[in-house]
Amino acid sequence: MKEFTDVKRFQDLIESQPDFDAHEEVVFARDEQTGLQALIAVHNLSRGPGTGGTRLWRYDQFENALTDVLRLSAGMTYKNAMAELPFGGGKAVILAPKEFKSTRAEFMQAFGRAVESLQGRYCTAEDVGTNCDDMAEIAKSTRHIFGLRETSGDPSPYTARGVLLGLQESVREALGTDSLKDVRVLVQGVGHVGYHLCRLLYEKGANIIVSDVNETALARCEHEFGVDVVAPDRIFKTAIDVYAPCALGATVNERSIAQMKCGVIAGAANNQLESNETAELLRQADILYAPDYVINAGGIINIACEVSQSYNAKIATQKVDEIQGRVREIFARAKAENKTTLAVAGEMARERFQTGQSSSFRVEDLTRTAARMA
Ligand SMILES: NC(=O)c1ccc[n+]([C@@H]2O[C@H](COP(=O)([O-])OP(=O)(O)OC[C@H]3O[C@@H](n4cnc5c(N)ncnc54)[C@H](O)[C@@H]3O)[C@@H](O)[C@H]2O)c1
Repeated sequence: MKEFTDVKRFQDLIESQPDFDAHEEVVFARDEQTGLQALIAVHNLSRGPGTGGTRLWRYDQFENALTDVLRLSAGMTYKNAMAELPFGGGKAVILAPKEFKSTRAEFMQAFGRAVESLQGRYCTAEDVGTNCDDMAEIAKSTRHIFGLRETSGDPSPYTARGVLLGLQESVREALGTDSLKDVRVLVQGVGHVGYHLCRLLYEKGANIIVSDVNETALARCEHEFGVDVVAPDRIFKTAIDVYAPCALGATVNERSIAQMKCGVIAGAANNQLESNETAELLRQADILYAPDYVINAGGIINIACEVSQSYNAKIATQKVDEIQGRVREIFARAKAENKTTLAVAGEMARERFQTGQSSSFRVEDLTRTAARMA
């Protein structure tokens, strides 16, 4: 671990961030040889190791990466607790270099050493910008990793399944129909999750509109599902029933809500709302919001099934399907208590991680995984 003897804790800088939320640990990892610069944040460990994916992204400023990792890791605490997983909240961001100083494989192995230096307090997996090949390289230097090809694999299809269930439940609640046939859904971002969501919506007969900055991704969806395409700056000017953000965060804000012509927001992107206050603006605009971390938990639920002795895709699918009941409960409580769906989801998640409410996975399973990995 020589490369990481210079791992530093920037206590003052970190604690002065508006998004600092009593995080347990924030680490800046740097490796001269490969040029790696990464931040790992562990938000809360009350339910288990801080678990969440690794994002590889080009940040204009270091502070933006810090904001991202703090928000995303806290979001993982809520997501993992809501899904009743034996995980706390954690996340990593790698500051993408203009060009790699080493091979991408060596770069990822260096990141794996950074993960290993946290001795299991943080467990990683795939996220935006990283893929199964990267995970295989990271796994050469750390045992604290999920979602390898030979275990649960790409989480995206499971994430998309959970999003579809949340979207269906939202359509039922807001539009009063059980069917997605001809319902106009705009999917923003047709990458890993967005593509699979389009496939599921296509099977349900939805009227799909997509938007992306990547022409190849768009062409694939046009070819396979006959979708319509809108330019990114036309998204909120388009009349739709459902807006499904599957690209970046913070697309739902005062400015976009003022233009929105939809009744439902249900998508995969993390941190869709610019701030918690945005949820109240949505309620006033009569737009039903399916909280992102509730409906996009399918991928991490699938990953958590590795904790059992042997991964079983059928069991993983059943656990992902439990998302539907949670969404239904949130909508019912929000209506009965006259609260936003986000406020209710937050209360439910906090009940689960502040009281250490028992997980639907058994602690012995976790111990067994640790033993197997050792
Ligand atoms: N992969 C998962 O299982 C998973 C799980 C939970 C949450 N999420 C979240 O879902 C979102 C998508 O994840 P992913 O794995 O599909 O990522 P991805 O990188 O594979 O796909 C993102 C897509 O969004 C597009 N995009 C970027 N900027 C855009 C813009 N301004 N307008 C339209 N499209 C744009 C990209 O070109 C890309 O095709 C992310 O916010 C991620 O954090 C993913």
